[in-house]
Amino acid sequence: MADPIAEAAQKHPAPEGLTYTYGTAGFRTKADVLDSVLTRVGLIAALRSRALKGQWIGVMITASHNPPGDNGVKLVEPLGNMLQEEWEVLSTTMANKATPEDVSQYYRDIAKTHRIDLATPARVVVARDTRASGARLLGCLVDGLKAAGADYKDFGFLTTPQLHYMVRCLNTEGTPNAYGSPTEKGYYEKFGAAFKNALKGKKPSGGLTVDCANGVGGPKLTELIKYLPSEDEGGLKITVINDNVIKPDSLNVECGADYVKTNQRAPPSSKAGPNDRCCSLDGDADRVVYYFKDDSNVFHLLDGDRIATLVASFLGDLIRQSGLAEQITIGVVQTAYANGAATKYVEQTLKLKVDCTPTGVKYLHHAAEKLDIGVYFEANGHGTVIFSHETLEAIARHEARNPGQKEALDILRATVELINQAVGDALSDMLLVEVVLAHKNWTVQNWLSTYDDLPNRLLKVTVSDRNRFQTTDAERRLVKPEGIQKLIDQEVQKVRQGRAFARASGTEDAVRVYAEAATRAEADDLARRVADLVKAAGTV
Ligand SMILES: CC(=O)N[C@H]1[C@@H](OP(=O)(O)O)O[C@H](CO)[C@@H](O)[C@@H]1O
Ligand SMILES: [Mg+2]
Repeated sequence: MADPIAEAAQKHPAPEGLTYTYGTAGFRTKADVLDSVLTRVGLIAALRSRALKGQWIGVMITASHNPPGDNGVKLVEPLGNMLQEEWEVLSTTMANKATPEDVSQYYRDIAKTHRIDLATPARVVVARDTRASGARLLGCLVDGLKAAGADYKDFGFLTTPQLHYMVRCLNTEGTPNAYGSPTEKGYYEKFGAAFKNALKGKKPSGGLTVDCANGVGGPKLTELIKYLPSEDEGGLKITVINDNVIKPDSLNVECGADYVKTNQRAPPSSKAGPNDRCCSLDGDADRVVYYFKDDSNVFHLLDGDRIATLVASFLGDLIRQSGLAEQITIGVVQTAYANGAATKYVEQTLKLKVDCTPTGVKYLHHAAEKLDIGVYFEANGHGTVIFSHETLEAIARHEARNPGQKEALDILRATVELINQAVGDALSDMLLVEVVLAHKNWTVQNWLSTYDDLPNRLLKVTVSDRNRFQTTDAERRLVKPEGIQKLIDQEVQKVRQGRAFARASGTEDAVRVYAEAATRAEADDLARRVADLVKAAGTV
């Protein structure tokens, strides 16, 4: 009897000698060795959907900020969350099965151990970024989906957050928690209307230059702009740059959020003048950073930490002004990469609680889910705000006692709509920042002056086996190799306001070293010394 699963696996055989891992952001590597992975991800997606009684599961083909020759794939849970950890492990095992027969057997094994009825419908929604390899990889994925008998919807090109949005909409359609219409138009209408309502007549000052990393964010932002109030209607003037998707080889090259954050400079193509507000998206538009050059042409970055503090203070004001402060508390979730000055500002000036989690959006998201309002951002610009069910109900139910409370409550309700709660979304985050700046009547200089970042340095160290570096305390301390943490502590003691840590990257074959201190020289020195310790301990 023909076995469609084995046949699909046979059509896209796994290359010999490679090991794949479902990492921080799914599978991600050189595009030309991903065919077999995509087919197997199709099988896993079908099983996951069946395990969840036929709810829609998302598959996004993207490698985000990686070079044009890379690609990747990640799975999205029914409400737009990242894949459950247990299923990451199943995905990894499936990706590494050697033969078509092994793949087919493992498919049935998962069904058996997880009590999945293979007669249950499977529904999967698919999209991709603009990489040249995307079309071929989509074909490999579809072969897996068809072999598993899944229904699938292909949305073509979408940003990663748009795909998360579609998944959540499809699964909540017709319920009291309906998230929106599961179409691109639905996405633009929802966020466009929320932006207008949240501005509530306030006009953003000046324009905004948006660098789209030559990725899928370019055409999608151009479309979104059509749904935003025009300049004449009191809207925002947006200048789109680096939106060339005709040449996929230009993706993330000398542009994009990762370039700006890593090099601490604006993309060379930017024509923005002094004090002009600019931001950069990454290749799949799930991350955004702001920046500007001052009158002396000095570059200033307003990263994820800054967005988190800006948004947390704004929401705090709205909650107080609407008379909800006794019922709702706000917390901020960061990783160890958050600047020490940002953490101090949130705790001491905003007087809000800060949680620190390991690197990777899924950890921040889980921690934020435990809060009434959880503002979570990685320093590199991934993040969003999530509201608990009770908080959403309290905001919906609340009755304003005076015009001041009503004004704040209206803005708060529109702001909730503006935030993509399925996942961090560069386009929605960008509109949110614009709303906050407009209401506070702040320039980028005002925003920057809230606190002074401690000078910091991020280094990458190549070692023979990065898995030997094991951490504890939200990755802030190393437990292995033995003895190294004590040496790092000694180096930290030598500088003023010093903090440093080292951890194995979840997306690259390297150990990352982060250091900050009172001055640039001390931060650089500390980073270099810790990197030397890592090198010495990692060379075996
Ligand atoms: C220091 C840093 O920026 N790390 C990034 C990077 O993870 P690493 O595990 O550090 O490689 O990629 C992740 C996925 O995009 C992102 O969530 C994270 O913030
Ligand atoms: Mg990304």
